[in-house]
Order: sequence, then C-alpha cells, then structure tokens
Amino acid sequence: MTPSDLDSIARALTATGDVGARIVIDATASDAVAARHAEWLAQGIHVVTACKLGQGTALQRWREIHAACEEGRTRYGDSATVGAGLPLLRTLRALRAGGDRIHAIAGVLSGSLAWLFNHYDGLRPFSGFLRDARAAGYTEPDPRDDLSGEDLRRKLLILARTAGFELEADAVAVQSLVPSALAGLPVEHVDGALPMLDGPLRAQFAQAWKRGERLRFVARLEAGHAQVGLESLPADDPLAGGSGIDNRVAIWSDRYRNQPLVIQGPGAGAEVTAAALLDDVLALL
Ligand SMILES: NC(=O)C1=CN([C@@H]2O[C@H](COP(=O)(O)OP(=O)(O)OC[C@H]3O[C@@H](n4cnc5c(N)ncnc54)[C@H](O)[C@@H]3O)[C@@H](O)[C@H]2O)C=CC1
Ligand SMILES: N[C@@H](CC=O)C(=O)O
Repeated sequence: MTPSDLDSIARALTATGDVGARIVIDATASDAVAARHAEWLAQGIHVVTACKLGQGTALQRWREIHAACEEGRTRYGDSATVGAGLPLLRTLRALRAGGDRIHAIAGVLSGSLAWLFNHYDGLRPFSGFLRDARAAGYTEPDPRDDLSGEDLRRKLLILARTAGFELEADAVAVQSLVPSALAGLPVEHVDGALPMLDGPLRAQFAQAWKRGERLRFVARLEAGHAQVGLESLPADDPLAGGSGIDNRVAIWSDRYRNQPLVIQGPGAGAEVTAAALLDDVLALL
C-alpha cells in the first residue's frame, strides 16, 4: 500500500458521513501503516491492530497514540499485540484501575520461540524447526524479527508502558540469536542462510541438557530494568512449563506480592490473533 493509498483510507472513512464507528484494522507488520495510527485516531477513526510498531517502538509514538485518542475521542484496540489476545494488557489495566501497582513482569512472550524451544531436540537442525514455525504462521513475516529479540522487545515495551513504566525503546537490553552474517542479509537470502543458526543453538542446547535445564526465550522487567534473551532454566522453573505456542507470563504487584499472577495460553497463530482483533472491533460497536 502506498502513502497515497493510506491517505485515501481516512478520506474514504470520513466521506461516509455519520454511519457509526469508523475503524481501521491493521493486520500488517508495516511501519508505514503504524506511523499513521495517531493521525487516524486524532481524526476520529478508531484503530484496531495486531502490529506492535505503534506502541512498541519509540516512546514518542506511544505518547502520540494516547494523546490522539484523547483528541479524537477514539480508542486503540491493541489486544492482539501482546499474547495474541491473551488477557494480558486488559489485566494490567484492570489492576491499575483498581489501585494496584505493578512491580515486575517476567514471561515467555514469543509464541514462535516458545514453539521452537518446546520442539527443538538438539538432534535435528534448528533451521528446519524454524521453517516449520514460519509455515505455521507463528513467526513474523521476517523470522529474524523473532530470533533477534526485536519482536519481544516491542511486546515488553508495550507491557511495561501499560504497567506504568514509560521506557524508551533502547532501555530494553536485547540478546539476539541472529549471527551478524545473517542479520545483514537481504530478506530474500534469509531462508538459504538459516542453517547458520544450527551450530550455536546445538551447543547451547547441549549445555542446558547436561544440566537438566530447558532453553526459554524470556522477557523480564523489574525495578525499571528490562531485558530479553535466551535463558537456561531449571525444569521446575515456572517459566519452563507450557507447551506448543504457549505464552506464560508472571505479574508481581502490591496485590500479588509473594505469589505472582500467572497468565498462560497460546500466544501466536492466525486464529487467536484474528479473534483478538474481532474482540476489539466488537468492543467499539
Ligand atoms: N502471526 C502471529 O501469530 C501474530 C502476528 N501479529 C502481528 O500481526 C501482523 C501481521 O503478522 P502476520 O499475519 O504473521 O504477517 P503476514 O506477512 O502473514 O501478513 C501481513 C500482511 O500484511 C500485508 N501488508 C504488509 N504491508 C502492507 C501495507 N503497507 N499495506 C497493506 N498491507 C500490507 C502483507 O501483504 C501480508 O498480507 C504483524 O504486525 C505481527 O506482529 C500479532 C500477533 C500474533
Ligand atoms: N511472531 C510473534 C507472533 C505474535 O505476536 C510470536 O512469535 O509471538
């Protein structure tokens, strides 16, 4: 879609007269589309989105989106952006609305990486599992966005900001799984180069396996410090559980001080994501 196509969306919606709620549903991974969210919201057009590039990148963009909702008296449907519709953002909002204060959040928040580390056995190549995860629709359009931790950085920023911590994007320490030779390739050459991942991940898996541990790609926010990366966890660690594409997130707050509130369920895939978008649209009607 070109910039003028994006201009025409707002024109077409405002030309319809008073016919009820005007809503743009953004199911792309496009920064050019996310850059328009605030403009549409300010014009009285609600936005429902699965794309994390609106709220999960620069803090300035997050603030513009929220200011635009006030200006245009509109709402921003973001349930699909974290946990693919799991009740994560709405739980944080409900806790804060009730006077609770969030202390920390830790979780497996990438459905594709959860699926990969739940299936990877250290025997068959990691790159083969990655191709399967991509074919199943769990990864981002460019799977390097998952493996580099960027997708998880965006989700952690959205969670942190929703929890009341207005972090800048670079406040999250990100440990990438993508070797620099793979990171630098044009997208059309990525598939053929995926075996670059196999050796390093086999070695990390073998070390964890010897200790009886599990590899999990984890996001953590505590005392304003945020990080995402691969961790080797004891098998009985709460974040080592779950299966398939499950996300598993623990929230500590005034109310949940000793035992965290834990939310678990499928966190990627077309069906749950589409259902989350539909929920947000129906809430606007
Ligand atoms: N796949 C999943 O499980 C989940 C995905 N999301 C988010 O949903 C979004 C889409 O992800 P997928 O469906 O996996 O990707 P996809 O690549 O399967 O689909 C994206 C679609 O957007 C279209 N598109 C891209 N740029 C566009 C533009 N400028 N204008 C109009 N259309 C455009 C593409 O042609 C493609 O059809 C991403 O932002 C992703 O982070 C969120 C939750 C879960
Ligand atoms: N690529 C993402 C999809 C959902 O946001 C993930 O793996 O979690």
